[in-house]
Amino acid sequence: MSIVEEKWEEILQKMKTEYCTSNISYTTWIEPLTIYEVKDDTVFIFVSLKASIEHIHDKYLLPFRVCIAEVTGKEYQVEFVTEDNVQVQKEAVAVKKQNDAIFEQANLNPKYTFDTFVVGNNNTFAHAASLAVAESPGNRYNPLFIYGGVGLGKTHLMHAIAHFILENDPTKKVLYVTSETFTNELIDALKHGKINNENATTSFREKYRNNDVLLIDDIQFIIGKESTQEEFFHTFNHIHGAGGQIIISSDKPPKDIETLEARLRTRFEWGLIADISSPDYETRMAILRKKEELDGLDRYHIPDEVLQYIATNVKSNIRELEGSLNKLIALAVLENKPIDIALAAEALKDIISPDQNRVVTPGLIMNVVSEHFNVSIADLKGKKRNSEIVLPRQVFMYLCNELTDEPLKSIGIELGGKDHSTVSHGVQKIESLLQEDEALNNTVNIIKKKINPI
Ligand SMILES: Nc1ncnc2c1ncn2[C@@H]1O[C@H](COP(=O)(O)OP(=O)(O)OP(=O)(O)O)[C@@H](O)[C@H]1O
Repeated sequence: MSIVEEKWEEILQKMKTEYCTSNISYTTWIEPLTIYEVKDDTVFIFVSLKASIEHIHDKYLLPFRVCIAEVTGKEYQVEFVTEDNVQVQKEAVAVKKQNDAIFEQANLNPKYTFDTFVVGNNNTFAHAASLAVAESPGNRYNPLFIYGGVGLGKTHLMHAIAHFILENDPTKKVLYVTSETFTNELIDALKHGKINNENATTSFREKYRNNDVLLIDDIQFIIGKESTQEEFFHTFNHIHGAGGQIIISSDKPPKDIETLEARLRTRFEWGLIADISSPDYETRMAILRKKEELDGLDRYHIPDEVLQYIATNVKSNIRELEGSLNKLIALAVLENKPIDIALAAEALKDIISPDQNRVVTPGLIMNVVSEHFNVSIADLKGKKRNSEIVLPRQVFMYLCNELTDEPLKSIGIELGGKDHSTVSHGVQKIESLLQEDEALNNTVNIIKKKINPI
């Protein structure tokens, strides 16, 4: 029996207390529901009264997903079925699974699609250009070069293009990578190529050149590295020459990237260049509302004035806008506080300084390291000793030591109470790895630029 079946009664009770406005709505809609099947990460809920399925779907789908996740500690998809549509639903889920596998292979974040992207004054042109490329890849706008400041939606748009193309034609070979991955894989391939007679470089080339659509994020990080520019130049020519689509993002337009080789600059300027700027107040509000809807935050009934407070104060980075909302909810839930302006001010204090400048604090470094390595802050602060967590944790120690005035003891406290000698060992470990490991050097430099882009 799956954990959802085991805890079904508890899930129903949670639905009752948190989402049903009256006892009658619980007994009419929710209580009669049973589990038809739990398969992989999908819960099929059986609706015996066929006529009610649409109403139940519209009103209770998201609440069920939230309650199931909260009770079981795991996220599930939810599908409502009646005796008529069980088979159709199961086939639809199987197709979705297949698509998800294709998206995963292309390195795509399932949340970044055109549907979840808010079009506003700051991105109208970039959005239109992206949609045009998604509809006709390898055609008129090739390459598409999207540029703009930190956290403004470049990656989101790139993933949206890739999703759109794969949804229309799952046989297309689509690959999204960051320029960091491209560079580090090239470094590894060159290193192993010397040992293994070039096999590694051949497979590197196959991986990157053999694509209908290649998306390279944050191209600014390969600038200045001759061998990477050279390899990317050939990759570009190969794909473009074969009629494939290339999409590139950067923090600046090609003409302002000083160390970019002229031949690459010319190629980047062949296609279409689109910028994303900072969103205005209305767009920031629309993004907050969209996030509220997508993440099922409506149930916290966040007052309008609180959303307005966040949208007024977090101006130039959408990642920070979203981070503020997450922090607000976390404070409200964990500390059991009412959601009001005072709590919003508390949530924002780590994210913005009064003059809106970025101050390099251990908190900022922790956020960037956690996002970069895709390791949670709880794991960074925790006790797990596996290498996927130890390396980011030691990188955090190293960066705090280098970029802030914090003594080793306070860095240890930031990390959930590690002692001075553990931090000192971590800092030294990274210092010595940096002497010999070029890929780690590349990664650490990129994280530094993310912490402080100037
Ligand atoms: N217009 C938008 N609508 C909805 N969400 C958005 C929008 N723009 C950005 N976001 C969200 O903001 C966050 C940061 O966006 P993203 O990672 O795409 O930024 P970026 O420009 O690639 O940043 P970086 O320069 O750090 O690589 C993501 O969670 C993304 O979904």
